[in-house]
Amino acid sequence: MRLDVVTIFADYLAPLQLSLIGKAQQQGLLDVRVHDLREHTHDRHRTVDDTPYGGGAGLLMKPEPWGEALDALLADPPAGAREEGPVLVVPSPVGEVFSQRAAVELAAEPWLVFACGRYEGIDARVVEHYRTRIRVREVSLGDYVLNGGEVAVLAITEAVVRLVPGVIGNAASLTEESHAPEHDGLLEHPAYTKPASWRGLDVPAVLAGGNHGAVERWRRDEALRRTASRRPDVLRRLDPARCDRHDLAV
Ligand SMILES: N#Cc1c(-c2ccc3cc[nH]c3c2)n[nH]c1N
Repeated sequence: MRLDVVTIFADYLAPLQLSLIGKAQQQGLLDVRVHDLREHTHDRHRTVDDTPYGGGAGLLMKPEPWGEALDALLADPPAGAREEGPVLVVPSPVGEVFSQRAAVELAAEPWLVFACGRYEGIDARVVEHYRTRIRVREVSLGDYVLNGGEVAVLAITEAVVRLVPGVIGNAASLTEESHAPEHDGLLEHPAYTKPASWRGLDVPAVLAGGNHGAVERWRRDEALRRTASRRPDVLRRLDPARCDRHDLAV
């Protein structure tokens, strides 16, 4: 998988060289390239922003540098890129709320390009223009406001890259996590390790009883109970036929 990130704060993306994502690059599973948007300006001050038409507080990112930067990437596709080009992922407060389903979809792509906005965002014509050429997904981390797209790119990249075959050593663990499609997107059940008793709190006996069927039923029950309690919106999406706990009010 090739990831291109366009930003004015390249240092923000330094964590992509660490840990799991850094190792995936060393293994050749991932090729991450960070590009400075200011390389695509041509004035003395390397200007990337200007005042918004119609007035309003703050500044917007100008379309020209973005057009030049993204055109340069599209002109030099990586080996294995799809005919239709990359998915352009634009972190934005007005985007679809990022989800595990979106992570799974993006993990199936050979090439992702991230456009990190700053200031009050990017001139709307950039997304409008590139929607005519490639697939564009405006994505939000959630209903709160950040100062730019870089933090979102770090989160989205981690969620996506960990799903790429070979990146996580024990792929089986991916199917046992909260929001995993294999578990209907439910929240994960409580988990315990040794000691069996800690500060007067005991591990549920069923987990140490050796009855794997009973353990699986307990875990499913706990996942349903926890999801009903904390994320009824997730439970409502569950096919009723798969909601084994009919006592859960949703
Ligand atoms: N993703 C996401 C975001 C943002 C965000 C993204 C990009 C820019 C560019 C300027 N300000 C931004 C805020 N705020 N809240 C989220 N969940």
